[in-house]
Amino acid sequence: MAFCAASLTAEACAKVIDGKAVANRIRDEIRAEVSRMKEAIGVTPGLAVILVGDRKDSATYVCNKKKACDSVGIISLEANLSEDSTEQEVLNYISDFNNDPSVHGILVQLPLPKHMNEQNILNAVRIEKDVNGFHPLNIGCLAMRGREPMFVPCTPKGCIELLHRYGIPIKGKKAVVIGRSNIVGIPVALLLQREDATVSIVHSRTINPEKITRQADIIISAVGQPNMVRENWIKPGAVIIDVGINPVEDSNSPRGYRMVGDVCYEEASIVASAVTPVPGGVGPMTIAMLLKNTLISAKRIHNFE
Ligand SMILES: NC(=O)C1=CN([C@@H]2O[C@H](COP(=O)(O)OP(=O)(O)OC[C@H]3O[C@@H](n4cnc5c(N)ncnc54)[C@H](OP(=O)(O)O)[C@@H]3O)[C@@H](O)[C@H]2O)C=CC1
Ligand SMILES: Nc1nc(=O)c2c([nH]1)NC[C@@H]1CN(c3ccc(C(=O)N[C@@H](CCC(=O)O)C(=O)O)cc3)C=[N+]21
Ligand SMILES: [Mg+2]
Repeated sequence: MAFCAASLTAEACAKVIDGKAVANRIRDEIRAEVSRMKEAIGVTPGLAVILVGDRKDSATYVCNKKKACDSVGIISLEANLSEDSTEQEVLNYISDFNNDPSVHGILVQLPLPKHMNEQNILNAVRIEKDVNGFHPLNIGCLAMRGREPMFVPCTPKGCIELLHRYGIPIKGKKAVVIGRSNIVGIPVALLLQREDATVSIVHSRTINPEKITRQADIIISAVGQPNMVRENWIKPGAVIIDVGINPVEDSNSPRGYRMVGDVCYEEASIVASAVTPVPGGVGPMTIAMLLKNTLISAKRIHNFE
């Protein structure tokens, strides 16, 4: 793990992009819309979450999503399957939720156990209920000009929403995305391109990635390496969105660990003009966008504007 210069004492100048505060405002907006819909047509949006296995982090995320649903009046259903359940059992749940009119969104928590084929399972979610936006048809539409995806994937949508709500211009800017996963790197790069940024993607095979990131007006990092992005990766005044959520040992924390991003926050907050913290940055936005997509789905299915 890269060591983050703790001795830096210069005054931080970057603006903190407060994802938690923005997410709370978005949740207020959603809560109001959910109740307006309930009163007007008697329909409550519903989200089904499928959790397979007993990974602690996944269980925590699912629990947070459930609480978030409660907080805005969205009904949440949960299917908990054991680690050794079969792919067919997961597919059966998906099929039930696909056909359940009270369910407007279906989310399969990733990662799935190794013996399951992730593609088969994600393909089985009805595209009209794919609030995560992981269906290949959906990513295909996102990549095509003149097409609109059914749902924009939550984390990428949260990143762009943060830039919008902070009035950070994207059009004509040079954006560099670090990471090329199906769930974050690729879709966020596609979204930036749709916003008329000039986009580069760097990944584990990129030679001298810091030379490329140093040209960026906007960096979005989704790698999974604590403190990888250092001061010399960042152009002075750049805007940094740190998607990474990485546990690092911390004997001072009651859990024995704490979460840090991909970006060395102390260094970024000196060089950059704005930066998202971890926690409190993109994470809460991901959940807010999941609620938003569930609301959008319910409105679309019931033809409610
Ligand atoms: N805040 C939120 O809501 C969310 C946070 N996350 C977090 O974001 C991070 C990324 O998640 P995810 O996209 O699923 O991760 P993946 O592991 O699926 O993808 C990681 C990407 O980073 C690239 N990469 C790995 N090491 C390096 C390196 N040293 N230099 C440059 N690129 C590198 C990989 O390259 P290659 O393709 O060559 O292997 C890959 O494209 C994780 O920390 C995860 O916990 C994820 C989802 C939501
Ligand atoms: N099908 C699927 N959809 C996902 O959206 C999905 C997934 N699988 N698998 C795992 C990743 C990870 N992810 C996060 C969501 C919220 C926070 C979050 O709320 N974080 C808080 C708290 C962090 C903490 O302290 O633990 C924060 O950053 O402030 C983090 C991570 C969604 N993912
Ligand atoms: Mg992954």
